[in-house]
Amino acid sequence: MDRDDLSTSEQKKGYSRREMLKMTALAGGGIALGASGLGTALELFGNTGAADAAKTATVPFFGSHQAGITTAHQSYGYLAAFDIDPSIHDVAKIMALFISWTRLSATLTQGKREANSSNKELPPNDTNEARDLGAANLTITFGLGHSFFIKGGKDRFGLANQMPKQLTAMPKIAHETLDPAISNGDICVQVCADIQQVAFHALRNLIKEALGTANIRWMESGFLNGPKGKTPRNLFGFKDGTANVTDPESQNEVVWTGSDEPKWMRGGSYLGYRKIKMIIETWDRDSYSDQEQVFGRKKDSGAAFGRKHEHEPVIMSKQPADSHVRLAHGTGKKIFRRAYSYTNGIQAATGNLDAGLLFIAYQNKPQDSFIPMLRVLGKSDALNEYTDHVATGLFAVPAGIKKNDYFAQHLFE
Ligand SMILES: C=CC1=C(C)c2cc3[nH]c(cc4nc(cc5[nH]c(cc1n2)c(C)c5CCC(=O)O)C(CCC(=O)O)=C4C)c(C)c3C=C
Ligand SMILES: [Fe+2]
Repeated sequence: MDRDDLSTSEQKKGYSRREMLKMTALAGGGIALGASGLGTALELFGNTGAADAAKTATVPFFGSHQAGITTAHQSYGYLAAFDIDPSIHDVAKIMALFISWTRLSATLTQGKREANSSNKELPPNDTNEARDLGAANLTITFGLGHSFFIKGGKDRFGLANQMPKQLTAMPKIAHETLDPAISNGDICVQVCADIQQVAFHALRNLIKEALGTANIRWMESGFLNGPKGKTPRNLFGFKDGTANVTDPESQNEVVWTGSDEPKWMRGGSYLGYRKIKMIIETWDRDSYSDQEQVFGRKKDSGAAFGRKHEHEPVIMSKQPADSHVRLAHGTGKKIFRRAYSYTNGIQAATGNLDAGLLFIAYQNKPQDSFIPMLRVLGKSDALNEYTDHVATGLFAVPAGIKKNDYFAQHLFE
């Protein structure tokens, strides 16, 4: 064995780089590896240098837009909602919470943690489980629900005149079977990272910080993985995100709010949310060709009907009348999708898998895009035979936070 070739991690595994490349070429039918293939192979064989760099990568917390929206999609996401404690009537307490959440988020997203007191009789400030891990592109994104402003017909905190223009309670959609306990909420927090433990740690510490002011209402966790630079697949096995709004110019048009909104909301967005259960057992018994008919795309390549390649435009005349793509595309509306798959064990009542999609979309005009699209899909989508919408939410996500400011500061001041 040529010892000169060995990196420490390969030495541990007992393979030389040359042997490793030979084995990978054999596994790939002798096809030469490109740069990204080599990276994957090195990772498989224990050379984790590139992977380690990704684990320590940080996304700026402060900026003109909140991070976690058009930020590159991380592998893990939590979405949670909080309700302001019923004992809280003083807006100063909410401001204090948003100040401490901002401080904590700015610290954690940069891979740092809160210092502990030197008095060991006090509980620790940081829960410590992410201590030895990097920031892993952690982002924390905050939003406000309709019930933050108005509850039971009352202007709760005297802020109703500052309500974002497109923020309403979610309207009823055909065929939904919503569970109110896991829907809506006064505040939403989206936490994403490339290491699940890092994301969980951040959310857990935000929950701890809120004690006495805001109580966690629900929390969902998801995952999404695909080869680098390629479209990931959902739990129905289809490429999901092909026709998403990805170029920055279109994102500017679709995602960010403008001058028609109250000042504090400009440069923000709206987070539209649906928890969509997938009836996996029924889907898995459906034929391959029918599965393709449901979406109007080929399962392997992701190409639209009548096309060869994934990113070629949809031909409407080739689409089945009730296909998901035909109906969504046919609305002529644009949203920016940022979904995660979820699994949650087995449903006790049926013995079936509890799995599906945490559908998250950002857009500047949900009343003109996200909600009409939901209405069309709710009524006629072929996908409805295999899905069940069980939770919902619409949240106003204010503009980015400037250094030395705090979340939603300009709503209060
Ligand atoms: C309110 C909007 C949407 C919901 C809810 C929704 C649920 C949902 N979607 C998939 C899988 C796929 N969706 C695809 C395309 C697509 N979906 C929406 C909107 C909603 N989807 C849009 C706007 C589009 C793009 C349409 C277009 O212009 O072509 C696709 C095809 C590939 C892609 O473009 O991403 C898949 C696959 C699931 C499984 C699901 C609920 C469980
Ligand atoms: Fe879709």
